[in-house]
Amino acid sequence: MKQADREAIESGIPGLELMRRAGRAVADLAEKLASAGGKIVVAAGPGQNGGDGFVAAALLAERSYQVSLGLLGSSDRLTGDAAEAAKGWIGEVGRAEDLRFYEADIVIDALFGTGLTRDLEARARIAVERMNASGRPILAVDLPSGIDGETGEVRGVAVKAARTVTFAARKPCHLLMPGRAYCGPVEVADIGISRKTLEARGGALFANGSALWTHVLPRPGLSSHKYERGHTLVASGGATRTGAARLAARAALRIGSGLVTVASPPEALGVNAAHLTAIMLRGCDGPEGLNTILQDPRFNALVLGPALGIHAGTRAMVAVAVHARRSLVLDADALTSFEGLASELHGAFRHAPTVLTPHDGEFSRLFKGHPDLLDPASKLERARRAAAFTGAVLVIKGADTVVAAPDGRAGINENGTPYLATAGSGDTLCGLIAGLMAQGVPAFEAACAGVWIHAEAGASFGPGLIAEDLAEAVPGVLRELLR
Ligand SMILES: NC(=O)C1=CN([C@@H]2O[C@H](COP(=O)(O)OP(=O)(O)OC[C@H]3O[C@@H](n4cnc5c(N)ncnc54)[C@H](O)[C@@H]3O)[C@@H](O)[C@H]2O)[C@H](O)CC1
Ligand SMILES: [K+]
Repeated sequence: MKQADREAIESGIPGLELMRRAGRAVADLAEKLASAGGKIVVAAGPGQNGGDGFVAAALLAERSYQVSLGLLGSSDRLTGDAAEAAKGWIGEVGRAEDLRFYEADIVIDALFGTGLTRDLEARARIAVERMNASGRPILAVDLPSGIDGETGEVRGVAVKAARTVTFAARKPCHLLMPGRAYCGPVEVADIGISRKTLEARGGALFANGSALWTHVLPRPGLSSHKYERGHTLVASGGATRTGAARLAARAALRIGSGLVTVASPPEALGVNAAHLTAIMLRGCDGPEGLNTILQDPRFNALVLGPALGIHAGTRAMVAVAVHARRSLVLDADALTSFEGLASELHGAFRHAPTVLTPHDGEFSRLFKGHPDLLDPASKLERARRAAAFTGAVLVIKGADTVVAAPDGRAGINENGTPYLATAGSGDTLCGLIAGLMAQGVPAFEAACAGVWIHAEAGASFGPGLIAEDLAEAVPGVLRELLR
């Protein structure tokens, strides 16, 4: 955003004009939230975020609101556009931490925005804690103060906003947790920064939604038949651990894979056979068994991991699948079996579309010993680095699932629902992603679409959701998407 800002200024929009537009957007939203003539308390910070606050305060005073403003730091320390903006405020300038937030109709948080560089301490911390303690609705300027714009982390303490107004485009913190939870509904104000600049500067970072992948979502043509829609193979665990594979298999079938087969160890054939109907079943005795099956090129997408067991045999099955160069989804045991052995995965998945779907814990175990992949505070950065390292698309699951491709593209998911936190949910997600890849959807789009459809299915079902319900809710989601 800073670069976009600079480019906007270079393209002729003076910084002060950007600030005026930002401040006006804040004032306009404040008007919607406050009662006519109500009390508005503005906490302004030492930088441009504070400048936005000064502009908003002056406009709201002109619009007959009872505005009080407090500054963190002293007016003579203000510089640049913020110093200019402060001249437009003719009211008193108090101390931000002494403001009477509890009297406000609404509070405007203009302490810090994208310039936050360290944890809030001293007066800044007191101001935020008092603001939160007031219980009054807070309108955050650009982002809630105390939230790190890039990572979504809380830097010591952060404003719990009722609403946020940001400028030009949302930042990672508006989608990444916990930042997202501190923003309330986020409004994006257009302040004249061009789409071209944004796309050039926004990089390949997107909010996950159908706009990202609807163009590659399989739409069966009149002539298409099941062999055109791929054949997904899901490896099953042993006799007492077969449910996970069947959940993945059913999801692959529901999302449209033409054929789906469960590859089952001999001792679990009976168990699986008793449960399967449209999903087919093949005996598969370890890596050699898998290698035999994969001699048939029609098996074009694989799921390995759910309940496979954490051991060298699982690693050998992954090696067979990689060697066969089929689209591949690795999850659960297929990831944890490489705990501490992540260097074996360096560049391992460059040759075929591959998606890894760890949750945070599996990610940390898998890449133990690789601080360059584990250390970044931003989940987005961790996913991007691991994608580049492995050559696979990384899905780091959570309330804010991040999908990152080796080429740098990334999507942050925002339709997650707590109902998805149920046994077998991850198995289902693997099947959705593999089933899409079986139909020719590229790995990044298949992962983004799979994550989104998975969450939408969970949300559409709601309370009482169990994993078996997820695949059954997919048709409803597809109906909406393909409408
Ligand atoms: N992006 C846009 O299109 C526009 C953005 N605007 C606003 O500008 C801010 C960013 O302003 P900046 O001056 O870079 O930083 P902040 O105002 O967020 O920070 C103020 C200042 O505070 C100091 N600081 C950092 N961390 C701490 C801390 N923990 N404690 C104390 N002080 C701290 C540091 O020196 C910072 O410089 C952006 O968010 C928008 O609101 C434009 O006004 C409109 C267009
Ligand atoms: K702010």
